[in-house]
Amino acid sequence: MSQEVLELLSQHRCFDGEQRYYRHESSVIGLPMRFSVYLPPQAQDGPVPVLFFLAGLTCTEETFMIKAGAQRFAAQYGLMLVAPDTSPRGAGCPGEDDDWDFGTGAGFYLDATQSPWSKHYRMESYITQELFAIVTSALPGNASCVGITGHSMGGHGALVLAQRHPKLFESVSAFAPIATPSRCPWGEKAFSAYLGKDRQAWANYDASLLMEQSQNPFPKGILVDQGLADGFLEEQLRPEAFVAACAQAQQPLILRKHEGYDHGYYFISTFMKDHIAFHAERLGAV
Ligand SMILES: N[C@@H](CCC(=O)N[C@@H](CSC=O)C(=O)NCC(=O)O)C(=O)O
Repeated sequence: MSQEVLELLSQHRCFDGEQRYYRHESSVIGLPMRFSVYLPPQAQDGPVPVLFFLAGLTCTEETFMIKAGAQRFAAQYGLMLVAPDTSPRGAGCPGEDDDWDFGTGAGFYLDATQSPWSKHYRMESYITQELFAIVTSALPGNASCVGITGHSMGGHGALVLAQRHPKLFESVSAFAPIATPSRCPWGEKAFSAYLGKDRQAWANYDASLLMEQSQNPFPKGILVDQGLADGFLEEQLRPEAFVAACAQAQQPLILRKHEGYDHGYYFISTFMKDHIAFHAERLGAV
């Protein structure tokens, strides 16, 4: 049971449920953190399945909730939506606000091992321990029915956290994930600062390298959507690496490639309904 004090910043009626924004003093991060939840109407009657959404570079806890159009479908299936912020804020690390793809807004959903980042940049523990406990104890989330998805940096986060915490997450999907961060410029920049120069340590947070070492970790399959007009596709996202790793691991993967779609939330909102249905089915919400 979480003993944390949650400060409710705002709440909004939405599809007969409630959109809420919270702030709390995070014991894991050591700084105030914000997150958002959507409570479907079914949450008034008891615990409901939960879907975490991890957003991408530059995003906040608000981006997904205002841009993805997910609440309509979450209300239909009775899923609680949870969106954390994308990094600590105000950690005081040198250079954390210099670049849009590094530091603030770019926590990469890992626990940093290198000083000074290791003091506050602990997003993996924050999500899998502290926030998970909050949404399943202080809020009406069913702890045994939790899925995870995300976009870009958050797609990487979803694929990695699901593999590293298989007892927590029953279902996983991603939109345009960074499929092999240890082999792309965004990931190399972040990992070398947060995890150090030893590339062997990077494999712990690389969805494709983790999958290569697995054996069908998600028998119910993984869903990935990717736009073919995505400007980041070839240099940063590299979905072919995850496809190859899943084939090697005999992991069922549904990779859907969409002509004309770019990297943004117009793409995400187009296919959001399918991801909510995918998770709802695997979490027993339908
Ligand atoms: N430099 C730009 C672009 C940043 C950007 O495209 N961010 C993506 C995620 S990229 C990988 O993690 C995003 O989701 N942006 C939010 C949005 O509303 O589209 C910038 O600074 O905006």
